Amino acid sequence: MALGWQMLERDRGGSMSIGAGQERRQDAGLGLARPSAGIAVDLRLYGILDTGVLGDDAAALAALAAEAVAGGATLLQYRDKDLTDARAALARIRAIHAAVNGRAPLLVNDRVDLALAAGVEGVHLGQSDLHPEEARRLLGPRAIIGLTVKTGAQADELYRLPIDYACIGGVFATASKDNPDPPVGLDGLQRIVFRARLARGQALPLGAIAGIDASNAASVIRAGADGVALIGALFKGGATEAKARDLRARVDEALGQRGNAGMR
Ligand SMILES: Cc1ncc(COP(=O)(O)OP(=O)(O)O)c(N)n1
Ligand SMILES: Cc1ncsc1CCOP(=O)(O)O
Ligand SMILES: [Mg+2]
Repeated sequence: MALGWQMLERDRGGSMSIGAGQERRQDAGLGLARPSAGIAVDLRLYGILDTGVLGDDAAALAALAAEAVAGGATLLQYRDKDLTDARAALARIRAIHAAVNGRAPLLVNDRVDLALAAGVEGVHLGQSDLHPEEARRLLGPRAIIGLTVKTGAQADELYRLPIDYACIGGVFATASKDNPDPPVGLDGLQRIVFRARLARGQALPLGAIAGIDASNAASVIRAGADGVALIGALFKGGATEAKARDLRARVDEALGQRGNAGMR
């Protein structure tokens, strides 16, 4: 059975750890990341707290985070693409982390230094951010590292990267990101999932991102994703807890019809 987030334990240093025997290892010589040795990440409902979309008020972001986890969010990310004041960003990340209080892991987008400084559970990296090998070296074996995958060729590379999940997209058009790549659609998602599974087997959790909402979340799961990452449909316009509950139910139902519970 896959490890659930609830089964992770806090080590004495205060960072998240997993039980004995679950340490990440590298295959000597080949440089292959062993999928089975990584941390199990629950991608079912991944909420991204984007300061560009939601504003940069720390208390408001923390309240949104708390609502999301109360409604069933399984993973959160702090995304700040206008990071001119690192100290203020750190204060926001700490406020969000405190509000979540261990109920879901919190990752920082792009910035390994801020993730380390804030003592959160990991980072999300894109194809031109710090390389996952470098991030792993800095963050250690117990951090969660996620990677954006936009193409089949990028999916082919997953076999050798020390990451804990990949997120595929953009699937649909999004209003939350400047200059997004053209959407790959459900067909493109399915093709990239196929190649990611060839590269890394069934063990690597695969999320999907961009333009996902209550109307299309189930179709994204049916196309092969293990969960959905969202900004607008979860955090814009209020009622985040209720939206999270509804989205989580749709994802869980689609996963149930597919014959697994979303944890890998
Ligand atoms: C869960 C998740 N998936 C994809 C992204 C996009 O990452 P990236 O391609 O590095 O683009 P930016 O978000 O940094 O603009 C993400 N942040 N989170
Ligand atoms: C960060 C990111 N990366 C690709 S699309 C996107 C934004 C997704 O936001 P939304 O869920 O509102 O479409
Ligand atoms: Mg990035």
